[in-house]
Amino acid sequence: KPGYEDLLEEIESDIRCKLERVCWLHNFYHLQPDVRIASSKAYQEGKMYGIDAASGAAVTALDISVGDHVLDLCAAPGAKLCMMLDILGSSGSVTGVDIAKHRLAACRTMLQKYSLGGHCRLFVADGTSFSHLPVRVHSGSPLQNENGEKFEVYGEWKSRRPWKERKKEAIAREKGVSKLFSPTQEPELIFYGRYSGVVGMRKNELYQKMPISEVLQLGYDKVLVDAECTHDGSIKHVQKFEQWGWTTFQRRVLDAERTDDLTILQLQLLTNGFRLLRVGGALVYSTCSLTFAQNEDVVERFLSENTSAELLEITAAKNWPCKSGRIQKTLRFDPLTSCTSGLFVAKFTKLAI
Ligand SMILES: C[S@@+](CC[C@H](N)C(=O)[O-])C[C@H]1O[C@@H](n2cnc3c(N)ncnc32)[C@H](O)[C@@H]1O
Repeated sequence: KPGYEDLLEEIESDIRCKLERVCWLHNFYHLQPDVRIASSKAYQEGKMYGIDAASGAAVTALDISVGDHVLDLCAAPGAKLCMMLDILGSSGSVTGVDIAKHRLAACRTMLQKYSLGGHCRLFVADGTSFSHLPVRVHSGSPLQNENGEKFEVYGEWKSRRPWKERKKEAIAREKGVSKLFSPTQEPELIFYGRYSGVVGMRKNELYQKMPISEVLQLGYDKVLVDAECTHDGSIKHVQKFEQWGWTTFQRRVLDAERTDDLTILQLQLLTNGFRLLRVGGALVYSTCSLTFAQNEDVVERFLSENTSAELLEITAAKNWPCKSGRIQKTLRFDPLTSCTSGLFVAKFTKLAI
C-alpha cells in the first residue's frame, strides 16, 4: 500500500519472500503466485494489498490528478477503487457503483480496513442508468422550507443503520423479496466518507437529476468502466471453475446467449459512463476477457454511436509489456506477453461538440 515503502524489509520477513519492484508500474511489487499473503500480519494490518499489475495499468491509464472526481462504474470488489483513492490522497472523490450489494459491501469493508473511505461514496445501482454527478460544491440551497421546517440532512456515516431501515429489510426478507437490484429501483447509498461531499447535503438534493448541459461541465473528470465480462483472460478466474464445476463454466463462459447479452451490457455501461464524463475528461474501458466481441467490437460500436467520443493514446504505456489491440491505441495484456492476467484497455475523451 502506498505510504508503507519504508516497511518493505519488515513486510518481506513477514511474508517470507523478497519483493521485487515492477519496473514498468509505479509503486508495484511483484509476488510469486504461490506466496499466500492473507495470513500475514502486514496484510491483516492493511499494509499491503494485492492487485494484478494489468489492473494497476488500467487505473494508471486514467491519469488521475489531484482533486479529480472519479466514477468507478463496476467497482466491486474494489481493488482498483482502493488504488484510485490512494492516488487521490486527501483530495477529490471516488464514487463506486455496483449492481451486486454483497460485493459492494465487501468493497466497503476493504475501504475501512485500508482507511481509504474518507473521500469515497458507494452506491448499489445499475451502472447502465446511474445518473448522480460528483458533489463539486454544495448548492447552498436552504436547509429549511418556507414554513421554517428543516430538511433532513446527511450526518456523518454510521455503520449501524437506523432501526426503521433494518425493520423494513427484515420484512422484505421474510416476504422473500429478491435481493437482486432492479433497474427501476433508486440507487442505494451504502457508504459515504466524511469528505465525500455527502455530509451536510440535503437528502433530496443527492438524488436530484441534472440536465445534460450541466453534465458536460460538472460531470466526472475520470470514469472507469471495468465491465462485467466472461473473465476468460484471467487464469485465476478460470482455475476457480475446477471448484465451481464445468457446468458453471459452460453456463458462464461458453453459452453464446450469455456472451451476446454481456456485449449488450458492456456497450450500455460504456455509453452511460461516457454520458457522465465532463467535456475534456477521460474514460477507461477495460475487461479481463480477450475476445474481440467484448472489446474491440464494443469500442467500434460505441465510437460509431457517439460522435463526441475520441480514442486516446495511453501515453503511460510506452514501456508496458503489452500488445496493441485490433484497433490502434487500444491495449491487450495477456499472461504470456505481460506476466499478468489478461486485460483489454481502451481510453477515450469527450470532445465539445
Ligand atoms: C470485473 S468486475 C469489477 C472489478 C472491480 N473493478 C475491481 O477492480 O475489483 C465487474 C463488476 O460489474 C458488476 N456489474 C455487473 N452488471 C452491472 C451493472 N449493470 N451495473 C453495475 N455493475 C455491474 C458486477 O457485480 C462485478 O462486481
